[in-house]
Amino acid sequence: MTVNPTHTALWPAPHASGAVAATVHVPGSKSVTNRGLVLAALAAEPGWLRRPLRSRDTLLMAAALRAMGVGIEEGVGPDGTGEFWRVIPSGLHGPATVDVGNAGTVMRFLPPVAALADGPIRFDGDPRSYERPLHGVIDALRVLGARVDDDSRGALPLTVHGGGALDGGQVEIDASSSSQFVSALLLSGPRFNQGVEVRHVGSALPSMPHIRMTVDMLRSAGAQVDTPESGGEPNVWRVTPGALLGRDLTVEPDLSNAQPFLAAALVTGGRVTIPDWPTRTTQPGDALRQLFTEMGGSCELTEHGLTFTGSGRVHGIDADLGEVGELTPGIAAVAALADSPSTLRGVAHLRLHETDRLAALTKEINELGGDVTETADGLHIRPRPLHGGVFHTYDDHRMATAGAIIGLAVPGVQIENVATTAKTLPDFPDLWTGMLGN
Ligand SMILES: O=C(O)C1=C[C@@H](OP(=O)(O)O)[C@@H](O)[C@H](O)C1
Ligand SMILES: C=C(OP(=O)(O)O)C(=O)O
Repeated sequence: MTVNPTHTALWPAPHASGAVAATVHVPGSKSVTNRGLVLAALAAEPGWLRRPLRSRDTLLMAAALRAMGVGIEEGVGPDGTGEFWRVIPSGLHGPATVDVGNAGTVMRFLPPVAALADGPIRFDGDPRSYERPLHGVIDALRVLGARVDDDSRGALPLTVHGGGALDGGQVEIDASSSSQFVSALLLSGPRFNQGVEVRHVGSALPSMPHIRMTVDMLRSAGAQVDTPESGGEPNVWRVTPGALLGRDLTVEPDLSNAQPFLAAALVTGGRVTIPDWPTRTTQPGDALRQLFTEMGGSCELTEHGLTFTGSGRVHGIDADLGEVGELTPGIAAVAALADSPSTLRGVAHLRLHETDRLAALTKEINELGGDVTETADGLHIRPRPLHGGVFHTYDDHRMATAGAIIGLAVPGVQIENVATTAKTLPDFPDLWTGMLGN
């Protein structure tokens, strides 16, 4: 958790003078866009992604696939259908270089794709990407028949020496530090000669909705996937080898990025509508309907989208967020403004996210006068009157949006490097001020 001295620009977080009342169009899901790109690149025919997210993480994914020879054409559809990407798969070629930035989806989903290329693919990224766990993917690829040079660190930077094909087969991994290890192996699994069987061994697997998203999207692309939920063994996923279909996929709004806007309704006692909220989804952000209702609001899902209404009161919560870890910074921000304490559990793995999120939230909320302590697997938050000050973001998009939530209720909060929201939500400052009617 280091403060990057090149990112010291301060953004005065707008303070809400009253209840917000707004409709906010939230851009597409990072997780769906990057899975959609990978599956389209591995398909046997061209496909479409409509309303893809265009952010740092997804542009890095697109650039990486292009570097390996995949065609990705960008365009704008007829009235109201928004932007689209047309993905034209081809043979995957090396040598090529991939910049993963600090995108977990890029650094984990692409090494298995690179193993199918016909030459070396070099992976590098932001300094933080060197610290994020990758051993589950690297070790598994070796077991499945790939050659990977990683200077024995089990992390980035590394080179995957693609051999044009991969045997595949059975592999055991400990994915307790990131569900993305499992998703990564499953996504490329249909293209391995023997498919893949992934068995998770180790303590609790986080972010299960994201694994369900992977399975759901694989099945929609024609893959056969056996899962614990479809009658298989616990912690075992099996993908049968076979061709993937090119899909015409419309990307759902990013429900985790809807969080700060819903939080704005909650903490100001206002009302926010998010159009196009899906009635059925694997996105973890859908859990906000329940979590934020418990914290003091109410919501209604209609044909206009999700409308969330704050009651004017904000309550603390005792919640295991292991399945929905990426919601933790936003929930912690709301919890710091509540009328009772909160305990957030099941999220030890957040110490290895974009930054050590448990340490960062503790430090930044406490520097505004809060009383947060880290526990072994989460946070204990005792609300206290907060004051203004600088909220550091540690190159973490969700720290920036968490600080903005606090700024709505606390005058004088300044967010350092709000531009880091470009990782998944480049328009955040404009959407935020637009919501407030400025
Ligand atoms: O597969 C995905 O799209 C994601 C899985 C989760 O990762 P972890 O399981 O590493 O927490 C989540 O936190 C991340 O934002 C996106
Ligand atoms: C953990 C996150 O991202 P990544 O995909 O880089 O793991 C996140 O978006 O909260």
